[in-house]
Amino acid sequence: MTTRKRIVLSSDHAAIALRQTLATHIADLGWEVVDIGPTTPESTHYPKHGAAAAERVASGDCQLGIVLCGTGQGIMMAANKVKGIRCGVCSDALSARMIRQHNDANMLSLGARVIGEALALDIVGAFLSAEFEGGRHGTRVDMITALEA
Ligand SMILES: O=C(CO)[C@H](O)[C@H](O)COP(=O)(O)O
Repeated sequence: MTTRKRIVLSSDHAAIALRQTLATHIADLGWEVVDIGPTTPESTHYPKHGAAAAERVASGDCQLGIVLCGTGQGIMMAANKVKGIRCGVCSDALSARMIRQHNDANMLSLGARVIGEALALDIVGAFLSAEFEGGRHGTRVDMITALEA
């Protein structure tokens, strides 16, 4: 039996439509998507959504996470406050690939007011298909982890 990899998605009010589009796309790629909302357009506060998604990754419930807000910046900052999370904002596919290959990022953040849907899909594809390379990059990621102690 193969177990599908799980990924958590969350956002604030600025990125609901893009998040839902990504959720469908990622499910089509074979991932089990855990979309923890929100689903209604009322103004909300990105720190709680970033933290909630990050907790799913830090606990091991999900292997990866994607969070979105207007710029991707605030929700990334919140996610990175959770121990064990390495989350980067990306507006290009190269960065999305490299944060997996070199930084072992376990979360990606996107800005729905910064990038369009087609670019977001490219970025997510690059993030999900890349693998951590280890070696010298593992030494450096271990140094990041040591900063949490
Ligand atoms: O990008 C963001 C945080 O980094 C938020 O989405 C943005 O600040 C929300 O702004 P508003 O309440 O004016 O919709």
